[in-house]
Amino acid sequence: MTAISLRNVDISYGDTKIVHGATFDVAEGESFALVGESGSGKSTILKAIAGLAPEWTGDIDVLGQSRGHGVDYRFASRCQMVFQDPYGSLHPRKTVDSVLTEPLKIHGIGNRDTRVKDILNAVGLDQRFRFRFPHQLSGGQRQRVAIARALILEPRVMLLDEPTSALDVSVQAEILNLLKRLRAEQGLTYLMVTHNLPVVGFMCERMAIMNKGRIVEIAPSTALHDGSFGDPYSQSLYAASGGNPDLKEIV
Ligand SMILES: Nc1ncnc2c1ncn2[C@@H]1O[C@H](COP(=O)(O)OP(=O)(O)OP(=O)(O)O)[C@@H](O)[C@H]1O
Repeated sequence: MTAISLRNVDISYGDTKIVHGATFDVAEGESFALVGESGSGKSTILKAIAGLAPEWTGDIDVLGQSRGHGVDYRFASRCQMVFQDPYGSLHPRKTVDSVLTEPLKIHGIGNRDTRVKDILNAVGLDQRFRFRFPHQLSGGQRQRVAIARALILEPRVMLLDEPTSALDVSVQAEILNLLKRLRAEQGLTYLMVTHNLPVVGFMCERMAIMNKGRIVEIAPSTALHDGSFGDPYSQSLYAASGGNPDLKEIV
């Protein structure tokens, strides 16, 4: 089954069209990257899928259901987003426990105590962090909380917006390994924005390369080994990354 399908999606902020005709499919269980320079519209695509960029046209389907405009609670339990900045994305005056319990309350899900304990275990956070506030956690711990918050509703699809780029290099590797393990354990589908080609090689099967709001090529991540990209822009992005990125660098 197709987890995410975009057909001719245009996305605008006011009068400015940011994304032009985005079309791609992500299979269920696949990990797919959106890559390209800063400002090329990668995050904007994730936001439109998540309902955070209201001005779009075209078709967005998630798990076989057409995505409407705006917030959709039923949709939230199937598809969740993790943001780049774990400092900004967690409310400063809410404990980890309340951050994790809130989505369960909103969706009327019981057995909350067990679910919170289990999700902390799943993301590798000790139970003693449960009643702490974000400022009492490291950047990596905060990102684990953000991942736990996304996973607590047991979604099938995760939208990951540069989930490690705000973190120290050693912590980046920990979080990438965590995301990789969770995907394997739970059969999740990932759509991931990154500007880091080694991360694509480590995490993803395929990538769409974006330039100025347009997808110029969809390539398997094996192209990172030999540079076999078809589009000149993709080739220049690959060359600028130093070619054949050393995937061991991040693990
Ligand atoms: N809320 C907004 N209002 C107006 N313009 C926006 C808004 N958010 C993003 N943009 C513009 O949309 C364009 C694409 O931004 P987007 O964040 O999607 O790029 P990106 O490829 O994800 O880059 P980055 O890697 O820097 O996040 C940029 O020119 C940006 O200035």
